[in-house]
Amino acid sequence: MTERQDSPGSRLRRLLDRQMVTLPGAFNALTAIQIERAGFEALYISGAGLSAARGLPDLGLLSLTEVVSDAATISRAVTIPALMDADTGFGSALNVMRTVEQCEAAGLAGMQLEDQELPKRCGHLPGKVLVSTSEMADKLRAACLARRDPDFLIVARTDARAVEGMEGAVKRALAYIEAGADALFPEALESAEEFRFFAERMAKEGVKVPLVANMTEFGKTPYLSAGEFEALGYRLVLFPVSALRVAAKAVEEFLHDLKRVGSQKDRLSQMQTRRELYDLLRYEDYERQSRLLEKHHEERHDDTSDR
Ligand SMILES: C[C@](O)(C(=O)O)[C@H](CC(=O)O)C(=O)O
Repeated sequence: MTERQDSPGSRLRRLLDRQMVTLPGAFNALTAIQIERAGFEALYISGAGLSAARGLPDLGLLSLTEVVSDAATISRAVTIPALMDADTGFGSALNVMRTVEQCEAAGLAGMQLEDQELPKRCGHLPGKVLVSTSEMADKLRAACLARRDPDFLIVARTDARAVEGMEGAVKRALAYIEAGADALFPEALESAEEFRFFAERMAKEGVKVPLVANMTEFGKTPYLSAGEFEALGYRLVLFPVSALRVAAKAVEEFLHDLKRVGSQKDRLSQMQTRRELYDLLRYEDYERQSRLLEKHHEERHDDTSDR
């Protein structure tokens, strides 16, 4: 019981019971620490973000081992719960069971599965192909069976809006709830009205699980604030690639400048200082620990030389 209450999944569920939760996407542990320091109570581990950080496009190219290894590094760097983008689950329903086991072992609060075929695409791009509703439902059932912590959150994303229209998205969402999904993520809706329509249809069907909105940039979804999504009936709002885009742009501009000018002097005000970076990394704590170890070593050494 204690374990259940303290698990990352139960912490995320408790947050969701209380309020709408905004999840910025982390693409490495440093960004995750920044997300926590900025006061966010949960974070998202974006597949697009992890892929980009490894120099790859978001086409489902990373292996389970690579994604879980990055996700574990991220989730261990913070105390807030992390929800991981597991794309299509890394294979069949059987693979999905292993994915869940590894995500739980990595300390994640939950994971998101989507109903695309491989190679999967960013939900906001054309050319998506969906697996059958029953294949996705099998994966969700397998995910629920595999979890050891009943609070580990299984989010079902449907990419149906672009392929089968809003009615298709509603139909699939209902089947995914039936299969055991804990939250629904209708991907790439194109207007506030569509978000409202989806939420109202779920309510009408008696579906009470949290709904996820993906507020990614340069996609199909218009720019709505977390508060606006909340008013439309959404409990989790993702900003999956925003921090990466901001960081990548800043680095690009800086490097062009450095190449041109040959100095970084005029850009210092845009840089995190040494002190600020060390503060994020708790440098002092490690130094203190190192001094303590040194002291222990010296004491032991004195002891033995006394004999
Ligand atoms: C949510 C998403 O799957 C991600 O990997 O973060 C992407 C985000 C993006 O490409 O903007 C998505 O498919 O929407």
